[in-house]
Amino acid sequence: MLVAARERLIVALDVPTVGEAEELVEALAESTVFYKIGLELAVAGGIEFAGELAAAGYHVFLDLKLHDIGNTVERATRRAAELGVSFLTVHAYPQTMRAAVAGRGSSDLRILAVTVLTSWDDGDLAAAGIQGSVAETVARQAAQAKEIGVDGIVCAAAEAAAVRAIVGPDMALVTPGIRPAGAAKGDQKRVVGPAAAVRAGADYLVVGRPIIAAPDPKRAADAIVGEIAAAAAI
Ligand SMILES: O=C(O)c1cc(=O)[nH]c(=O)n1[C@@H]1O[C@H](COP(=O)(O)O)[C@@H](O)[C@H]1O
Repeated sequence: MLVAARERLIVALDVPTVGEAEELVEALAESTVFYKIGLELAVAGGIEFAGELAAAGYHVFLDLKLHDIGNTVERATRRAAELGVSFLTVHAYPQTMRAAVAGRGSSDLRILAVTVLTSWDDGDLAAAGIQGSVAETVARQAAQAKEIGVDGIVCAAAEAAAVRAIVGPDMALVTPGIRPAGAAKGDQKRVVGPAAAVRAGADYLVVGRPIIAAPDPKRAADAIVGEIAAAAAI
């Protein structure tokens, strides 16, 4: 993959206000160019902010994890495409993925299918009434996403190699649950270090708390970019 290491790190702006997100983007300006806006910031003005970041030349991942009736998903996806963001997430259910692909149309927006959340393990799947292990479920969803024409997969880096074998070289593999050595797991269950994620075939690494809650976010981001670069060079 020819994308520079600093473009492969996606910083999750999981903060309560646009003001705090702006401070982080400013602090990280020399280190990172790709930012994720998720549910917390989205409900606090983050969707408009996503459009502003994209207009300012940053890469933006709008993480809304859409899942609804097809008509609603298709129409919401069309509006997201107008924001100029790069990635939009939907849950990896066939009807939902088909609707998002229809809504994306021929725009530059890329649809990412969220498979089994990285905060889940086999027990959480069983509790939700879903049969099969995490590995089996992610594999099934990845095959369906490819068949439907989705642009990328969100999974734990632990599944990245298996997913790559299923979807081939063209779909983007985006992996949250990244934890540098010594970082707290928090609520994540399927965690992998940055270098191991790259070696497993992840294209993009999503990192929130290990950067945004660090005493020096720029230093934390630089260390991860360094790990990505070193692992990608091997
Ligand atoms: O879609 C996502 O980005 C996502 C999928 C998933 O399975 N797990 C997951 O953690 N995420 C997101 O990735 C980010 C991870 O944040 P940290 O755990 O703080 O690094 C959060 O913003 C999550 O919403």
